[in-house]
Amino acid sequence: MSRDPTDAAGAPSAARQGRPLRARAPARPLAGRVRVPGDKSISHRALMFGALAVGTTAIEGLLEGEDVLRTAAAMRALGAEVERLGEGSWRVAGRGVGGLVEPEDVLDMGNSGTAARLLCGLLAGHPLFAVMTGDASLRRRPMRRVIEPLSLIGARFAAREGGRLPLAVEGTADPLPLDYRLPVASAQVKSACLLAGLCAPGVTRVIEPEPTRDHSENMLRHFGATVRVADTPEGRVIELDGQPELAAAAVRVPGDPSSAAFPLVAALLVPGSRVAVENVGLNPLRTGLFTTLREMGAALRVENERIEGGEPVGDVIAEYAPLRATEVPPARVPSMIDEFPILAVAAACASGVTRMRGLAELRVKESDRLAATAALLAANGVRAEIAGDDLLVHGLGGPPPGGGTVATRMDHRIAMSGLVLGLAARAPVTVDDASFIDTSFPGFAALMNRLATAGGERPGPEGRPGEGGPIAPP
Ligand SMILES: O=C(O)C1=C[C@@H](OP(=O)(O)O)[C@@H](O)[C@H](O)C1
Ligand SMILES: C=C(OP(=O)(O)O)C(=O)O
Repeated sequence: MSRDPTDAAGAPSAARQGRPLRARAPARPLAGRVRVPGDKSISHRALMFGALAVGTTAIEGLLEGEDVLRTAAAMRALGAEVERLGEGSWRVAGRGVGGLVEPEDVLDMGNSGTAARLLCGLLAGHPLFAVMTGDASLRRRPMRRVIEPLSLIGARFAAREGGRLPLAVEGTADPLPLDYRLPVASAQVKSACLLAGLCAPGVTRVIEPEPTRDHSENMLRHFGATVRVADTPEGRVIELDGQPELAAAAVRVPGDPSSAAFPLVAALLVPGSRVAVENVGLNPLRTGLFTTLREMGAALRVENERIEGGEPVGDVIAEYAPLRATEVPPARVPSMIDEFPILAVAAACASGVTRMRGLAELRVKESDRLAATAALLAANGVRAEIAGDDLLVHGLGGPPPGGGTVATRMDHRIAMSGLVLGLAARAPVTVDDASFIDTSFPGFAALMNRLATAGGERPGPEGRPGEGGPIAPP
């Protein structure tokens, strides 16, 4: 019998006490072939669409990070049967579109913006009452962006000042189909509208100013819904035919490119390294970081490219090479929205000034990532400026000084970026709370330590932090 990690996800974990970690330059290059955990976006969606389908959806490679476990617990609370068979192997017996039941208790979405916003869409079209909350980071994040369109279909919301969690939602038995132009490029808002549109009769239409990740569209089709997508002068138009019968469908979750970014960038920055990450999702709406790194002179190769479950997948190989600065245009931002902290670390080691343009959305992630990224670099001897919505990083053309402490600000990507900086810097870098890494990348420190060990460091029994690798508690 396998332990079901959702049992542990209901309450703030005792481990969430502030777990500092420190990273230093490894004695040898990073080397090896690894796999990273399943894609977070696809994992949330597999559980949600599985809960809305008729029949049993088999999911392999599900990310068992805290964010996704919150979604699993919420689907159970809404009446779906969610079962863990083994590592990454889950089954969801769905209730059909419109068949979710009222939850008995508050839904706690932890640290996860995706879980909270997509769930709003799911609830809005069902005649039920629900209350949702999250951790201190999620309670600061804007929810009005989903409340506004979902109110148009007839759902009613009450939220804290500024449209923040906790919120209460009263879904509607007779949702209207939406015709909505997204005010911001957001896959979460788009997906919330589409999830609500499943319960509405007629055609739900969403227009996005810039294309964002299309995992919801792909998965809706995979479960049997009719989705039409057209690029027009006004933006990308997505149409969903309402009230389909979704049929359970097997989902194989690829490795998360946003997680793969950390070992791959580490390999680009630690002299002599060569790292392969296998089975990485390569949806073109997710790979803006790889495009940017190549422009900077990175040696990045993709092998074994194939289509799996409707999504492109491949093995990505990174080798150390000196990097040079580049400029990221605003239109590329949605395709690498979560990768700016780690790109900033790469830019700190590159020669010249890297400019990343149009990053306003970074202000409303798990932390204000514009401020947190600039502070991460400044604490470690790298000049970074915020100019309007742009971030400028003055690269040192080699290892940054390091030696600082990074304030994690409840943000997993800031924690992992700080630790990668420590692997590349002259002096060790400390992050004040690495526990948030478990939201998206359980086993991160162990995986990075294994790569250092394969490169020649003294091995620990299981490659755990503190067992000989360069990432360990201070
Ligand atoms: O739809 C998704 O799964 C996500 C969309 C993005 O958020 P926004 O929609 O707020 O840009 C991204 O930052 C997040 O990590 C995952
Ligand atoms: C922004 C992120 O996630 P979410 O919005 O789901 O909290 C992220 O994983 O970087």
